[in-house]
Amino acid sequence: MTKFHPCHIIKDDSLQILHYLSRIYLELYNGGKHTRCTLPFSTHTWDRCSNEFHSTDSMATNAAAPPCPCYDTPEGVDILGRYDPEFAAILTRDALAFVAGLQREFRGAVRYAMERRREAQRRYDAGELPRFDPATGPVREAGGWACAPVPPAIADRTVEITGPAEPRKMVINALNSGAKVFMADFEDALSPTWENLMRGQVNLRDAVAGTITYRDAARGREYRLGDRPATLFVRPRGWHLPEAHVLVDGEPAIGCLVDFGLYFFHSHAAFRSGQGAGFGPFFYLPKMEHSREARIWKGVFERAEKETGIGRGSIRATVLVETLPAVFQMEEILHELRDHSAGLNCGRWDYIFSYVKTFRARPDRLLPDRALVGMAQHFMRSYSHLLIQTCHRRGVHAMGGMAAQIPIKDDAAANEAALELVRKDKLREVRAGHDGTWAAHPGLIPAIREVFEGHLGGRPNQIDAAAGGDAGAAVTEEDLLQPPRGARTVEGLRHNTRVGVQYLAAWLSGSGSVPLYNLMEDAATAEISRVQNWQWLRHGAALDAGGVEVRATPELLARVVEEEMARVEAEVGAERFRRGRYAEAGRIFSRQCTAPELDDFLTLDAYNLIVVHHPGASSPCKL
Ligand SMILES: CC(=O)SCCNC(=O)CCNC(=O)[C@H](O)C(C)(C)COP(=O)(O)OP(=O)(O)OC[C@H]1O[C@@H](n2cnc3c(N)ncnc32)[C@H](O)[C@@H]1OP(=O)(O)O
Ligand SMILES: O=CC(=O)O
Ligand SMILES: [Mg+2]
Repeated sequence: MTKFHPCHIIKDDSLQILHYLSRIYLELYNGGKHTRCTLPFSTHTWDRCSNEFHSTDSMATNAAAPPCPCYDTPEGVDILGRYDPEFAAILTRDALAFVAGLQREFRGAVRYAMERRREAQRRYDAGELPRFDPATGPVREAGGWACAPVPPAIADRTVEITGPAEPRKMVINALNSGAKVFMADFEDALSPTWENLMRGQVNLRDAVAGTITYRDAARGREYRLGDRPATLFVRPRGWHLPEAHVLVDGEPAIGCLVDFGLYFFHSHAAFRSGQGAGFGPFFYLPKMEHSREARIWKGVFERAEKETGIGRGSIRATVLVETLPAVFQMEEILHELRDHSAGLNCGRWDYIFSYVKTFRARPDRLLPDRALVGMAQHFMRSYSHLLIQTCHRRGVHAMGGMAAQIPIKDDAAANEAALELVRKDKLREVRAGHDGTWAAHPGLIPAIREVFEGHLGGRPNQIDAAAGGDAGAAVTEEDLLQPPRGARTVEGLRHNTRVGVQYLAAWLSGSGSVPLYNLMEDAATAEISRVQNWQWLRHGAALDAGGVEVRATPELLARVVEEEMARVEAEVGAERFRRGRYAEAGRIFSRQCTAPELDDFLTLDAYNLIVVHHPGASSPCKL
């Protein structure tokens, strides 16, 4: 381990400083949490010249080594992710300057918003309930405002397929799937490794340009775009996630500004002339908790429009209402984004996760088994009705959410039963007034289209119809908070553990959405498994163990983890289990479920484990 290029030596001191600053930053940004795992930040780096991992301490000079190409960065920007010529075409000096500009203008507001989230949680922990804000009553009550008219390119959003922005093949499949919209995901469905993020950016640039192709050599299949590709929406990460491979002024960039900034910079012109008919690009915005966070996005959009000289209101975004606090802020969020809004979406899985998180201190709000918390629960139905009413009142789409079922290949009867569940879910949505909905898999699209198009009878949406309006108008704070009903069981604890560990193992290995037991699992569904276990243990919930009542305790969980890990090993096979990151995932999952304080996000805690720094990936830092 002695070979090292001089460029690393030039950078070595500044790198140590950058590592140090980035760790302090993460500590502050996340309220003093999530710094347990120090491995990749402090000790593991990759030598691009020798293609080997080095301990930072072991770096030494080899003046004979050939010079390595590196990213050309603007003042104050440093790239710690692997160099790749394809990535360099995304990480251009101008694109990075654009991202750095966003970071510098908005980092203070984001930090403040994250602190306000923590402050609100402290109030909920002390017994306060989320509620409509009396101070913004006039915004909610005023009848005289509406969002900007819906752009023609996205009037019809009856079926939207979602999927990670990488792999490339999946992006092409989604665009060709027959859905009206494809939401390319940097969030719930993507593990944010450097490779995934950068390949995702390459894929989306090529998708918008219409040049995206892929060759599956093993199967001898060529993938290319069809005649009528879906319209692209892009979902950047949430405000809380840093991007540790991109440093701006010595601190990790805000993940969503990197996702948004790079995609927007490279694609806005082609998008507006090709996909958006003069509008766009289009976005989905996840996990917000308050309208002040939407105000930051508004600022980001306005800055992006101004810098690139496109008209104000070109960019449009659908906000996912997927946190409990946000359901009391829907009018305010739309009001902030009224020139840029493309409606709201029921992000049902994160919403359930957020319900548990918000009520973490409340033994009277325990969730029943995860499988029982569906849209039929009163609090979920009320949320969907209020969202529809709010959107239609302000002239924008009210999008439905994701049914977790996916096609079952080897069992026709089970497949038909799964499809029937999806049909029922979609029928409930369209009858309630939703204008469109999500599909997790291309195989579901024909059935979902049939339900939505059949109900809409040729109309592109039902924004103007009164459907759902009455039900929404009657929704109260109590309706939105009503505790869900149903049994809590040891089998539920087992299922959460089995799924949570397998998902985490996949995520650590670079896959952010996976099929498990015939259901789609992603970060949001895995979070439910984690926080539900934590909640049950924290409050010593009584669980049904086949007619016998047992208490949820750390000892019970330890036994369940051991037994479920053995079951997973038997299911996936010893070899795959050994090579995969299952043992590590089991440890993290157990620690998370038994932590004295609930961690805000599983993916934030585990993020350090997927960060790999490559010193010397950019030109010497000009801090
Ligand atoms: C809570 C939320 O945030 S929901 C939104 C975020 N979650 C998601 O987006 C999940 C999206 N869905 C998926 O990722 C996938 O469907 C999975 C992982 C659940 C299953 O994927 P696979 O195991 O590949 O499914 P399967 O083997 O049946 O795939 C068959 C074909 O369909 C394609 N496919 C499957 N799902 C998708 C998708 N969502 N988009 C595009 N293509 C897809 C596969 O690429 C494959 O193509 P091929 O025949 O050319 O090889
Ligand atoms: O992002 C969607 C969700 O359900 O969570
Ligand atoms: Mg979500």
